Parts: sequence; structure tokens; C-alpha cells
Amino acid sequence: MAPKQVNSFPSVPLKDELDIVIPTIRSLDFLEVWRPFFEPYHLIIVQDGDPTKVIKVPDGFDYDLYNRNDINRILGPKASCISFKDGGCRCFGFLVSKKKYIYTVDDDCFVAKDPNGKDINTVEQHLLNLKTPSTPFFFNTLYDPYREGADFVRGYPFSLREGVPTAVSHGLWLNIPDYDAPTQLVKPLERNTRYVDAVMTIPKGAFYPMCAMNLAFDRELIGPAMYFGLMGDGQPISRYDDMLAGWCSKLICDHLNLGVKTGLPYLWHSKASNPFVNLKKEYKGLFWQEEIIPFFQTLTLPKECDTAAKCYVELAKLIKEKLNHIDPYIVRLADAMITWIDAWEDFNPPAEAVPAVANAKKDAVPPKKSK
Ligand SMILES: O=c1ccn([C@@H]2O[C@H](COP(=O)(O)OP(=O)(O)O[C@H]3O[C@@H](CO)[C@H](O)[C@H]3O)[C@@H](O)[C@H]2O)c(=O)[nH]1
Ligand SMILES: [Mn+2]
Repeated sequence: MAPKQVNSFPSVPLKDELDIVIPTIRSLDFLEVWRPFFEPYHLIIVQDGDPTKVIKVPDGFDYDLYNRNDINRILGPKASCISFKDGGCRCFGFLVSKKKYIYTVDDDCFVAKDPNGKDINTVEQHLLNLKTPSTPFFFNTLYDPYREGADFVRGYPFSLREGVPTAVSHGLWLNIPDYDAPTQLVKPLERNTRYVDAVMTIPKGAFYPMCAMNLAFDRELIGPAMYFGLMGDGQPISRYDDMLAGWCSKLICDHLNLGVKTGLPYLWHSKASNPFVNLKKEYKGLFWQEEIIPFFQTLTLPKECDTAAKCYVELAKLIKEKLNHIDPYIVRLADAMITWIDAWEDFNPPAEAVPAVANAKKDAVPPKKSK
């Protein structure tokens, strides 16, 4: 029985281990309030919308900024799998990063305070979540057993106390909650004021609505599954970018015995997007999901799928085969999932790839600009 890991916050920023990916179609002024926590890290900014618009990055940050022209130049025909005019474009940042961990955050999210009035360093908490094990096979009723001041409760099998590696850390939001359009419409003034001091592993076999506003993950474990789909311009659906990635990544985490955590850290979500615009963007998802989610709930991947990429390719095939009756879009989506994996492997060659070829491809990506 392995000694229980007692976790403490990483003492220094782990800038060599983590990139921060920000999709934006507006402004990056929000970075000012995050400076104490974000400045040590490399930012990958994915500028959506009009590439001729100049989006200013506040001085002092180390960043690469990619607009649509860069994405097209770098990916060539494979750029077709990256959404345009939807926050899902952020997954381009996941593709080009070279770091083990990714933290992705929206540009209308700010630093929240904990009940003691202390500013919450979301990066630190996410790293802690990712660096400590998950417990998907048996629920610990005292929540995260690896946390200071907690442990496994009586009756928790000792054979399961080592836990499994954590692949995803899903943070939450105070103020504007991530509601769908119908809920936003009927509860326009509702604000989330409840700070729940807990981190929980989402049990194996359970799915969840993954929101990308405050999300971190281990690229090496689950990166290939973090594709944010074909959304926005020219597509029949939007605002289901992170939902798709959530369903796919959770199925694959369950298959590979990896963990997904939700809860701390919180951030402050400031902007309520227009519920009528959102309804138009997401309405197909509201009814498609009633069929898509049971598909994921009843799916078993073959045991030969022993990496996230292999699982993802198999999943794309099954989606194309089993869900194409929903809408012709599903076929395009499944094809785009394969294109994504092709692009992923151009930048992140599988271990068995020929080093010479892999290096040539990897070096073909000059960033647009960095400081
Ligand atoms: O066309 C676009 C629209 C937005 N973005 C960037 O994406 C994020 C989120 O945008 P926004 O805050 O307007 O969206 P919300 O309604 O608050 O939240 C949705 O976004 C996803 C979570 O991230 C999910 O779909 C919903 O929860 C901002 O950074 C925008 O700048 C974009 O790049 N292109
Ligand atoms: Mn928002």
C-alpha cells in the first residue's frame, strides 16, 4: 500500500510544465488582474474572428499569438478542423503547445476570492489537482483524500487508495454560472454565490458537462481527446465545443483508467453572453445531446485502444457510423476529428514515429510573434 500523498501547493510557478491558452475575439485587458499568477507562464493566445484586428497583449507577458491567418498557414488544409467564430478555436493552442499541462481560461474571467478574502491562484490549484491522484472507482465521501486535513474514510478499500493519474481538472465559476440559454432566459439575474470548498473525482462511467472557462488538463495523457469540434461559422451548432471534448475525454479517461476532477479552483465569470444569441447557437445541441449522451454512456472502446489518440480515432469512426442519422453535420464532425488527430500527430509524433520525419514536421511552426 503506497503512502498517501499529502499535497501542498507547488512552491514556485512550474513555467516549464504548463502553458496558458486563451481564446479571444474581444480584448486581453483581463490579463492585468491575473498578472501575479499568469506572468511567469507562457501564454498561447488564439485570436478568433477578423485576423486584421489588432488585439493588444499587456506588456510583460511571454506569449505567442495566433490569428486565423496563422492557423491556416501553419495547418494548411488541416486548418479546416479548427472552428472559426467560436471559442472552440482554443484547441489550436493545445495542438502547438509543447508543455505537459494546459490551463485554458476565457477572457471574461477574473480572479475570485476565497471565503477568507484571499485571491485564488487557479493555476496552482489546477496543478495540484493534476499532480495528485483521482479515485474514479470508489467514491470517497470526504471528497479529495489527498488534500491536507482529509483522508480515505472507513471502508474505503486499501487496494484502491493509490488512485489513478489525473488527466483533467475542471474548475468552477462564481457570479455568472455557465447556464445554457433556456436557463439563462428564465433566470437572467441568478448569480452563483456558493463557494464549495471541495475537489471531487467524477466517478468512472459518469459523464459531465465540461466547461472550458476554467479548465486544465495533462496534454500527454489526454491531449488528443481535447478537440473542440467544428463549431461557429458555417456550422449548425456552437457552444458545444467543450461539451464534445468533455464527452470524448471522459469516455477515454474511463477506458484508460485516468481521472477527472471537478470543483476548486473558482474564478469570477463576469460576462453574461446574450441568451437569445446563445439559444440560436446551441439549440440543436439541446436536443441532439439527448441521443448523443446515451451513445457515450453505452459505448465500450476496444482494449487495443491503449492511447488517447487510438481511442479518439476509434471513437470518430463509431460516431460516424452510429450517429450519422442525426444530421449530415455529424459525418463532417467525425471526419474533422480524424483531421485533428492527423494534425495532432504532426506536432506530437507518437513514440514510434521516425525521429527524422517527426523533427522536420515539428520545426515547421514559426509562432506569429512573442516577446
Ligand atoms: O466567436 C467567438 C466567441 C467567443 N470567443 C471566446 O471564447 C471565450 C468564451 O466566450 P464567451 O465568454 O462569450 O462565452 P460564454 O457564453 O461565457 O461561455 C461559453 O464559452 C464556452 C466556455 O469557454 C462555452 O461554450 C460557454 O460556456 C472568450 O474568451 C471569448 O473571447 C471566441 O474566441 N470566438
Ligand atoms: Mn463568458
